[in-house]
Amino acid sequence: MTGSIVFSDVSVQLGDRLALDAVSLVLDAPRTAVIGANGSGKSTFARVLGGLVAPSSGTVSVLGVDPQRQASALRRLVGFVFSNPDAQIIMPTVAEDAAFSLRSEKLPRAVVAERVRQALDEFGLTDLADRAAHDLSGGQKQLLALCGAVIRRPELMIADEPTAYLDARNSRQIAEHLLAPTDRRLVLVTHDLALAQRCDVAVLFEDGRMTGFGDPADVVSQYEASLSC
Ligand SMILES: Nc1ncnc2c1ncn2[C@@H]1O[C@H](COP(=O)(O)OP(=O)(O)OP(=O)(O)O)[C@@H](O)[C@H]1O
Repeated sequence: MTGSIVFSDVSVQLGDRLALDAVSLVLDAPRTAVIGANGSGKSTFARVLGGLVAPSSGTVSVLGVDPQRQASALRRLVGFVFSNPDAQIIMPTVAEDAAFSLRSEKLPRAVVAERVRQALDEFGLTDLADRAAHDLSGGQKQLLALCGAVIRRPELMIADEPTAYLDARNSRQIAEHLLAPTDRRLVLVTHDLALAQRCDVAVLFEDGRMTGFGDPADVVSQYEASLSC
């Protein structure tokens, strides 16, 4: 795990809204939580990080890669999980969907089969390998989406409210997979403040501005204090 995530004076204008307003930060910690009220800019931050939204001004470096100018290098670095796994499930069966994530790596068929076997096992999906992916429960679909992201062995996982629609048990399961110690970085956008406090560092957004950064317990306290004003 080398390199930093660096935002230098990054602003993003979306329509008539300044979704990010002059954000500067350096992230070195393995696991970063991104918190803040609805509409504060969290997803925009995650999307800029993942190269899905271009900054209107300022510069971004993701582990040495410019997301806008080095799109293919970024794709190799980054895995995504969103709140709605349906958007990430493409192939008919669970095993085919997991294998689809490896299509661009042009690996020998036996290597793909072994990686899929290992990943399905890790996510407890082995018994569902031949099931229709769209017939899975919400929690199982989110596990498959995460499995599809992890199987590519990204250096950075960007998770945008991955537990938003899950019950307590499935939320816990997804959280354990995301937070497990690995060489992978995690940037986790979440409204779950208990989950945020399990990260190494937290970032707080308010109205597109970064207003808090540091120890997650402190940043969560700052956020809670702002809510009671
Ligand atoms: N495509 C768009 N066009 C115009 N405004 C947008 C667009 N996408 C987001 N916004 C606005 O930018 C601001 C930041 O949105 P963003 O989705 O980053 O917030 P968020 O903190 O992730 O919110 P939530 O917690 O509700 O998901 C909001 O005011 C939102 O309405």
